[in-house]
Amino acid sequence: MTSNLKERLKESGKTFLVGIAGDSGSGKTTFANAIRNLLGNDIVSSITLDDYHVYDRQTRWKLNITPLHPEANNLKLVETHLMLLKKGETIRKPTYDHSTGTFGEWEDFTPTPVVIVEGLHTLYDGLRNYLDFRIFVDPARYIKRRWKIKRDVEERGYNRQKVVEEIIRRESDYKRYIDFQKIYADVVIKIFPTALQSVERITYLTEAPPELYKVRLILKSGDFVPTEPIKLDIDLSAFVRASEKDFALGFFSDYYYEKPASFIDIDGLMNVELFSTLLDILKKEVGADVEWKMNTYVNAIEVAKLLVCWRFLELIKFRLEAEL
Ligand SMILES: Nc1ncnc2c1ncn2[C@@H]1O[C@H](COP(=O)(O)OP(=O)(O)OP(=O)(O)O)[C@@H](O)[C@H]1O
Ligand SMILES: O=C(CO)[C@H](O)[C@H](O)COP(=O)(O)O
Repeated sequence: MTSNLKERLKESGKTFLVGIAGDSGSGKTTFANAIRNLLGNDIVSSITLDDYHVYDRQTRWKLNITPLHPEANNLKLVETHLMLLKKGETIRKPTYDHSTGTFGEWEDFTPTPVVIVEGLHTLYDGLRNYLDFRIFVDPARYIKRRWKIKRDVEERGYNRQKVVEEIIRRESDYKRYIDFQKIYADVVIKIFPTALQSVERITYLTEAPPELYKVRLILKSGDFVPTEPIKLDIDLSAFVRASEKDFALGFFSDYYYEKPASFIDIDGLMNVELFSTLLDILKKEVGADVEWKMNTYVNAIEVAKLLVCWRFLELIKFRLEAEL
């Protein structure tokens, strides 16, 4: 059997479904892209549950219903489609156009060995059992608001005031219908402002201050123990140089909604050499070159993306070896 994971995935004929849930503008696509970049477009494709909205934008406003309400989405059709995708079958799915707020033509979608399912309700009742790996992205409220306003105004061309009204209008539905899904995630990614006291020291010498975050990665022990863990053969001198910028890593174990979990806290900026050492290990596993854009220093979200990919590769290896 080849040790190249990409080849093994192709040969296996299996379809792995990765679910990424979280609020609108919470960074789901950002994390999906990390997995896609790592394994490549021939292995990874994605669908968004936005395509399964029942009402167009105008109708939602008229009915005073938000897209976060389960009834504003055709979750039954999503369930059928997940079942078919898991079997490797082509589906015919609706499409939703964010530039107009209306529906487009239905389209065929043929699964690749890994399919990422992004959406507000991906880990909802009836859907999550079809998924092999479940991720919930959970930025602090004000970070999420900032990201959504920026994205909706700059990339989608929406009116700023309308975006703010919509954010406020949605908050109760977020608590009711979206937030609880993290109970069922294998990985929860919490994103906060940096907690490093010396944030000024980090930023004052740089021309453009980097975006600093603290990420708490919660990894549930789950239903697999890596049979062949991806080993960390770390370059110690890179660790020493990592302290050139303020960077903190913390680990502890606890329960997360009844399940034992490992908590990893990442804060500040990791030295690119250390990050590259980690990335090289993953590249070796994947058996292909990976394009991962990096600046001189890598923030906690980038590190979290890499660790999420790491965990996912371990799961795939486990499943392929156990022939599950
Ligand atoms: N790591 C990050 N650093 C800085 N900004 C980010 C980061 N991740 C996301 N953002 C900002 O948030 C916006 C939304 O991110 P993204 O598209 O990944 O969210 P999403 O959850 O997929 O949103 P939606 O479901 O509404 O499409 C991005 O356009 C970007 O401006
Ligand atoms: O919560 C969202 C997920 O991205 C969107 O707001 C929802 O899909 C509706 O889209 P739009 O606001 O473009 O009408």
